[in-house]
Amino acid sequence: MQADLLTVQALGGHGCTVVSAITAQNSVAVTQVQAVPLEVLSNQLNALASDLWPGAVKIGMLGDASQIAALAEFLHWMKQQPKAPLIIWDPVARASCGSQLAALQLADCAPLLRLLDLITPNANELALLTGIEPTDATSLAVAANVLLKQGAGAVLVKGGHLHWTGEECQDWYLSPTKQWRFTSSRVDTPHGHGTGCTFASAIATVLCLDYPMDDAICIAKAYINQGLKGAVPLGQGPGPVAHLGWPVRAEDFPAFSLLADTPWQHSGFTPVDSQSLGLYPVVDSLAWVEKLLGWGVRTLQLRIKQALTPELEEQIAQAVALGKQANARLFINDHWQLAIKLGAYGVHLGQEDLQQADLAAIYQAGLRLGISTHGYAEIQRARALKPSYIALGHIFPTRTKDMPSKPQGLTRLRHYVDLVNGTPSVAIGGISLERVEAVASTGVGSIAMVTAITEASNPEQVVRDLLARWQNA
Ligand SMILES: Cc1ncc(COP(=O)(O)OP(=O)(O)O)c(N)n1
Ligand SMILES: Cc1nc(C(=O)O)sc1CCOP(=O)(O)O
Ligand SMILES: [Mg+2]
Repeated sequence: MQADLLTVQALGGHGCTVVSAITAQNSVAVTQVQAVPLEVLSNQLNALASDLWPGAVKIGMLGDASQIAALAEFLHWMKQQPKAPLIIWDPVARASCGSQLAALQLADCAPLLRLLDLITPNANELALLTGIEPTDATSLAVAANVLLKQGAGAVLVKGGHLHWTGEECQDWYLSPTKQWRFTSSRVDTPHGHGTGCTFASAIATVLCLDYPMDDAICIAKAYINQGLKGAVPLGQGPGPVAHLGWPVRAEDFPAFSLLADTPWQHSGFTPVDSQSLGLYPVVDSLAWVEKLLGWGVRTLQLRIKQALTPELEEQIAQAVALGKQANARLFINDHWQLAIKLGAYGVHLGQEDLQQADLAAIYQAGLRLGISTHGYAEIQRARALKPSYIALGHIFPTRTKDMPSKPQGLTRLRHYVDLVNGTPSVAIGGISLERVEAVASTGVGSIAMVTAITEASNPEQVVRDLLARWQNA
């Protein structure tokens, strides 16, 4: 519980606690566990809910089956209220020192499981709950599915005890619609007391700060990795994970992939010739490409959201030729086959495009690759592909396109610039002349935009002003 509160505080949340059991424990052993009476449990829950409604409820060890039932009844009521909290359960069965804390029976847990947005078992807890040892990817998925069938919204199997993954620590997220893997190097330390509680509390806090689940897990894992690296012995057993604030070092973040992604080793896409791509207009016709090149633009994108036709091929062919004449960096959006065929400077792909495109073919053809991202997890997925640049969007609200994600804002953009760790970066979404200095102050290498140029009453003047402002920012 101390680890929970330190985590919530360190990540910018406010934590309140409900005690389910009094334990006598230290870093070496747990010598007593005494579940609190149900009336005490329920009075604590009511006291907090009537005063400070939570954004998320993180549950840890529960004393016995009657507590699980009482808590499930309370949370069922909470879930029916207007601002239902997210519910995350870290089903603690054993303390880090190895002592048994609670028995976990699936039948007892059923009323709670169906209320959960996320459950975060380690390998032992998953086996105790489901009767299935996660000894490989297949048995892990079968075991996780047992919990999903009981109604849990998603399962995050923590990789600390999944020894078959070798030097890598892999955390597996499985929901009915999404399957992800978070991979980190194992941190070699005996001082990991409180890791499980810290991980779940970090996820809960970051979700409350309005990050999506993939980002919350990425940030929580980075928080754990930096905490393990900074952990020191305090008592006679394993020392506690250190609580060191919002993670910012790129090396602490896990790699992120969809389980459907095909692992692929290569030395990196052809680099762009500058760390800073400068002003980067994104336009939808050959006529715009011609005008922009004439006004001095040297990085641009042809983004025609249409199926492949001979007319489209002709437009792209002419644009590629104009780009080459002007010695410009012209990226072709989506149409990677045509870009290869026509020898374009580069291709831009989004996260969904990555699943369809033949990345190896783009790489072998020597084309540059830009990848769109919308948060920590997507950045980590993109980084693993070693692209020529990473686009960071959408920074401000945009009218150009319906976005499933929320605007990121400048504070997050600053963090993302640190996270890309030297890969050229491009900010996109709602960027206008008035916002150039603020965006440039984040250290991002380029600004991409559509409507600031295409809907301007005098586009040529706006482009010249944008070029000048970027230069001086
Ligand atoms: C520079 C830049 N950033 C992001 C995008 C968006 O790409 P994607 O997510 O694939 O969406 P579509 O543009 O294809 O609708 C981009 N095109 N350029
Ligand atoms: C095409 C596109 N991709 C985005 C992303 O975030 O991936 S935002 C965007 C539209 C940008 O248009 P405007 O400059 O008019 O806001
Ligand atoms: Mg696309």
